[in-house]
Amino acid sequence: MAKRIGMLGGTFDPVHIGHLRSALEVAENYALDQLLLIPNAQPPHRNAPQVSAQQRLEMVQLAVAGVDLLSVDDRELRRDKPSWSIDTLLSLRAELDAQDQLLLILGWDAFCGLPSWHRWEELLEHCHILVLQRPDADIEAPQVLRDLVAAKSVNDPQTLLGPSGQIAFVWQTPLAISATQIRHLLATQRCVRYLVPDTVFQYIYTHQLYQE
Ligand SMILES: Nc1ncnc2c1ncn2[C@@H]1O[C@H](COP(=O)(O)OP(=O)(O)OP(=O)(O)O)[C@@H](O)[C@H]1O
Ligand SMILES: O=C(O)c1ccc[n+]([C@@H]2O[C@H](COP(=O)([O-])O)[C@@H](O)[C@H]2O)c1
Repeated sequence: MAKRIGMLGGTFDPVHIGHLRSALEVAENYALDQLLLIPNAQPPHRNAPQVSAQQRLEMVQLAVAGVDLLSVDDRELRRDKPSWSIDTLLSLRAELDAQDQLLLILGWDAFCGLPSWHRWEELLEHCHILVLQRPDADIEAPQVLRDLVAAKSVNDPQTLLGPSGQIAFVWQTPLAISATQIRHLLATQRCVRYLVPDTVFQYIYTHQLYQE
């Protein structure tokens, strides 16, 4: 029986319930066997994160502890080069059977930036793409992506066919939460409780992160 594996990559600076709730709902609603949260080490298209890759990894590990459908994958921390998603997909693909489905999960903002990614036109050869709504991101997709969606999208993620090649938009509880907002709250001495899991909240305070 073919497996269905999801991959949610991120900078996770820090991980928050916008990531976690979306991940869990996708995993449950679309019958994933496993959803991997994959922190990047050297984010390709943004400024350096505020805290180390090891600390971002540890926060994600705390956040998913005890949740069977979610796990953390540290392969991007084990590569000493920019964390290009094409490399991550290829290395995951090499561990799966040919008929297994690999789902690259992206928020709407990340999806809109796809045409600037390293070897972006190859991505759909190795995975399907699932796009999460992002209520806090008012961005328009460039024409090249609108054309791609017209050619490759299916209405229902349950109907994705084969191991790769299609795009689907998912509905999940909309949570207008970003790591930028959390870093800002912490830098201005405000409390981020309930925006991150309690274990992550404790970690941030124990290690005095994001206090500037
Ligand atoms: N609240 C959210 N709802 C849905 N998807 C989200 C949400 N927050 C982040 N994502 C998605 O999760 C992935 C990783 O996001 P990332 O770690 O950059 O978090 P972020 O909150 O967007 O961070 P920052 O504010 O630092 O840019 C991206 O695909 C992003 O679109
Ligand atoms: O491969 C690329 O060129 C590429 C460019 C930008 C972002 N990504 C990946 O997309 C994911 C979301 O990125 P971000 O910046 O929203 O955290 C994360 O896993 C990044 O490493 C990948």
